[in-house]
Amino acid sequence: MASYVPFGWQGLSAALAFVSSISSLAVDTFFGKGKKKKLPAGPPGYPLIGNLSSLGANPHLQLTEWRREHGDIYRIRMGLQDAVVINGYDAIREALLKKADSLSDRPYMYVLHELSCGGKGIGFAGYSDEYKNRRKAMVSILRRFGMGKGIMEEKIHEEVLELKKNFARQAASGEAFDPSHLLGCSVLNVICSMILGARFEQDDPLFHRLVALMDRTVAAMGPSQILNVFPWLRFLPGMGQTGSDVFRCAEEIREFLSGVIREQRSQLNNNDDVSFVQSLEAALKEDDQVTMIMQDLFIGGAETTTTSLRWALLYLALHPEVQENMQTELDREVGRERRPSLTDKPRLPYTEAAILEVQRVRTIAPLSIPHAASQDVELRGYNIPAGTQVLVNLWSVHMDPAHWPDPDRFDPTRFLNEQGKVVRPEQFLPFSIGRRQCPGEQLARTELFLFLTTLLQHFTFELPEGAPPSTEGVMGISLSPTPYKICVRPRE
Ligand code: HEM
Repeated sequence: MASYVPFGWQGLSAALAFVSSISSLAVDTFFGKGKKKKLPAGPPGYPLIGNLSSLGANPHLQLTEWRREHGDIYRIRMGLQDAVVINGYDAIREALLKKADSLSDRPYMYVLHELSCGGKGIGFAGYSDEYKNRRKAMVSILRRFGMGKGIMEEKIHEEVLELKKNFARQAASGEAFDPSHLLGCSVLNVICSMILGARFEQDDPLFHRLVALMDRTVAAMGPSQILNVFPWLRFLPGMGQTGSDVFRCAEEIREFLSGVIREQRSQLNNNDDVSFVQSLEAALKEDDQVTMIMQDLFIGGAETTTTSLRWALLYLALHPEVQENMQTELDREVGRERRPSLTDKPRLPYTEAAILEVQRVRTIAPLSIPHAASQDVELRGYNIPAGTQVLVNLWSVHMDPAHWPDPDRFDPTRFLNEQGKVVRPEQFLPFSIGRRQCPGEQLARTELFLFLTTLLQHFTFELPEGAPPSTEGVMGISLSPTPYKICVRPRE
């Protein structure tokens, strides 16, 4: 699951700056002083809009920049609300591990609240006992259904082979193409196999519908984020549409999933094999929670892994020397005949290091998912009042020159020790840490490894002639590359 941070904001800033200058006095008088004393200081902002207009399209960059001036913990204003930003490994570790009891909640955010039907499911649920039980049940059932086991590897392989065929077709055409759609279909089918118990043929109309729905959800999520800060904007002409697009897509996804649940329920008596859905139903006994958890797994599991693969292909094409090192290692340890497997991983340290480096250099959830304080809590001498939104700046950890010299440089050897073995420094946290740590980590890491090793075994990726694509990324539901085209060349 990815960032969902409410900064999808741009054009409204001028109008709001005007309104804000009029209301500045009132805001300071009524909302400011008493509360601010308890919080850390931060960059000055405008009344009413706070710091929003300074954050720009890629807020993680500005938030990381402010760390230099304001330290590891500072406060910003998102509209009328305070948010505490936590930067750097030590402070994040302290917040998410030592103060986990108080800082594992989620804030109220209009779009996410509606999307999760009032905080149901896992990703946007408050840190309650019910949430803990749901998460525990889901993780244990995911394990039972193959997460981290050979069954999962088999399912992923099926999709990798399909993807390989599709890439071979593209290679034969000789045309550069945007790999997003093909990658997205394969990753979505992995989730379908694991959770629905069946994969789809790519020409199945039902699968087309699901893919289109997922694409529409991702596209609608970005622009809707401003409604998390100013929910009342939905009443303005045109703005309401932004939110309702997301809610309509989510509802259609839930309808699709409810259909699967009904179908699987009807098969219960005829079939001894219990499905993922049936196990979840038995553990939770609440229909709507089952659908919501499945929605979380679909939305959280598909887009994140696809985006990581898109970054990986882009960085490999930009760094042919890294690609060549990976292929040499693969040729030596696996060869070209048999498919790579998870058991090869210990003998492919450079390859693993390159994948880790992609996840570091372009952290797809740079601000994680917003946390919140469930009670007043003291952190490093500051008081964070209950209900305050807490932004965990993972980007600041992965771009910290104290841990990663010249952090913008793409260099897989950062993850190798002198003996050439993989080391994973504790300052590497693309899946976050603590009670909310991504429950899909194992699945995502296995997918990244099997997809990339199999593809590199058979193909070399190159960029078409012309200016190389930007690596800055665009922030939507996650930090994704600007759409780019790539050429696939079959290996000799
Ligand atoms: C490369 C891929 C992925 C990355 C980088 C990633 C990253 C993250 C991050 C940073 C969080 C927020 C943790 C926090 O709030 O502190 C998260 C939460 C979550 N992720 Fe992932 N994720 C990935 C793939 C997946 C997959 C494959 C699934 C499911 C199959 C998944 C399901 C979830 C769920 C359900 C949550 C919410 C957890 C909670 O609130 O308790 N993610 N993920």
